[in-house]
Amino acid sequence: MTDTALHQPHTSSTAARFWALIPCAGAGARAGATGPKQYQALAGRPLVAHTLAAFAATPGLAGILVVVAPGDTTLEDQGLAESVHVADCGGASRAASVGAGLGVLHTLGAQPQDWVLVHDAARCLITPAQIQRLMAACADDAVGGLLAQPLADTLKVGTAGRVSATLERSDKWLAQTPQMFRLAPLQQALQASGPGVTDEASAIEAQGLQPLLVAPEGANFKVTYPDDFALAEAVLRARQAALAAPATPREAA
Ligand SMILES: Nc1ccn([C@@H]2O[C@H](COP(=O)(O)OP(=O)(O)OP(=O)(O)O)[C@@H](O)[C@H]2O)c(=O)n1
Ligand SMILES: C[C@](O)(CO)[C@H](O)COP(=O)(O)O
Repeated sequence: MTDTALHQPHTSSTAARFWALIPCAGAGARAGATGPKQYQALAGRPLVAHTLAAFAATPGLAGILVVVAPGDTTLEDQGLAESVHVADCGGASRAASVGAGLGVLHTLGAQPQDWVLVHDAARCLITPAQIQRLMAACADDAVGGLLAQPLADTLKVGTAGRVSATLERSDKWLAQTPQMFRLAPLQQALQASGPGVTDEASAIEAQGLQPLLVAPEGANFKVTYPDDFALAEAVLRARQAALAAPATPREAA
């Protein structure tokens, strides 16, 4: 796709398909676990199994591609690769892993105008409803968008450990995933931004475009630090308990 095409709004979504791309090649250094955090046990299954289950249960996806580190066979070994494509082309940064995965999507039949939902393996609380919410909000959008959470706390600037300013927070959002953009513009934007960019939206923004912000309605935090495992497990167990609870007479009616 040319530069001109990158800046052209896409007005039709009729032929476009939706693909999920899940970067799963990180080391999880901040999580402090023995081994990559995405394979740690959480509510009875490897963390990434929850992520994959949410995408597998989402209608309307043409395919799910998981990008793992070179030589990593954990998904196959644990029987988690049956409903997904796995490519061991992960790179040294998240952006490099996503960039490599976009290349693989072409070999799976993805077309330049198809939508790609990039989602962190480590965001294991994602639900089919949240994914569908983003798809519905962005399918007819010219740019695409991302799940993001409006800030809940007062926002400070720290300088040498002391507050140097308090920022207006009403226009601040915490970026989450999935982040959903069309394949060719996303590939072009990531190539232009280089491996240091921390999310897809940043690369698209650097092209002068404004991704849509879509609130997730429900927890969708990334397991990053040691305490996050217990928090994520508590959310997953609470959801499981809610599903197992007998319906009230009103719900059953
Ligand atoms: N080279 C990398 C780095 C990250 N990721 C993936 O990108 C997602 C978000 O990254 P992050 O939470 O930062 O994971 P890690 O890089 O694993 O964590 P850390 O920075 O603490 O090492 C994760 O699902 C991770 O597996 C990836 O595919 N390739
Ligand atoms: C993409 C992301 O999840 C948006 O919040 C996040 O940036 C990924 O984590 P990282 O620590 O930047 O790799």
